[in-house]
Amino acid sequence: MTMSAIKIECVLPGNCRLDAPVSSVALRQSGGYVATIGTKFCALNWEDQSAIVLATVDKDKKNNRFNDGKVDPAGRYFAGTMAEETAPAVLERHQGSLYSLFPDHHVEKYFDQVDISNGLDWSLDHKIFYYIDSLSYSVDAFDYDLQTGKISNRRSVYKLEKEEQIPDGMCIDAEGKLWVACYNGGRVIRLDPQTGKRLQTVKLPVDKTTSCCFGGKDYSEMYVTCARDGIDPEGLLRQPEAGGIFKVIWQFLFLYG
Ligand SMILES: O=C(O)[C@H](O)[C@@H](O)[C@H](O)[C@H](O)CO
Ligand SMILES: [Zn+2]
Repeated sequence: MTMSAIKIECVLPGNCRLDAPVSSVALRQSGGYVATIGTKFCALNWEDQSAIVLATVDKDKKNNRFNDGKVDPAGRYFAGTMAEETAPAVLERHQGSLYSLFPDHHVEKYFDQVDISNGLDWSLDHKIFYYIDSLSYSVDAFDYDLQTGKISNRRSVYKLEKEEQIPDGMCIDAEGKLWVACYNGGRVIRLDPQTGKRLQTVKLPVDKTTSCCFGGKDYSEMYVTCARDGIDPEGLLRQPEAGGIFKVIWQFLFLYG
């Protein structure tokens, strides 16, 4: 099996200007979107370009903001926070927390002491929650109760190797394997959370790969985001596509002989 990464153009119909960093977006069941903006969970209406605040977290931490977020199969919007960085991965430690916004708009806090709250997803049977706090260099798992949204029994399922650098965004595939974007590592890696082994590495022509998800026909393509922030002009000459979105296409080669 081979794969290739190509750059795609990002075309959004119109835009919605906001006054704080948007760190994650999800579809809303009643229409429009929900997003984490600054330290707020907001409902976004693309037509009238409005953002309505549903809840605010970390009110006592003025330098904090949300980072990655994702909705669980029962409609809870999980998202974690971090202190604002002075440079990529340079920040006041242990300032973040993990939260979720329930469908009735109340917020629950799971834990604090997080450095950079990042990738998250659920196992295919919804019994495990996978989570990354980037500066722990670990992909962790919790038992998950979909009925209540409770997590328990934290353990590590994979520790990143040195050249893999910093674990960032994450998604799960149809076989229950995890894909992790490696910030500064210029790659996404496929992990078996049962055995703790890395199964595959897909390298990209940019260093600061930040997240990944499946899309396209039958979800057969992977979309990978990357950052441009924090790369000096010389670095940008080497990786002009930094800040773009890549599409990874799997090509199956059948060899007869
Ligand atoms: O944009 C993202 O997806 C991140 O989570 C960021 O906050 C950075 O990657 C961070 O600078 C290094 O971990
Ligand atoms: Zn991230």
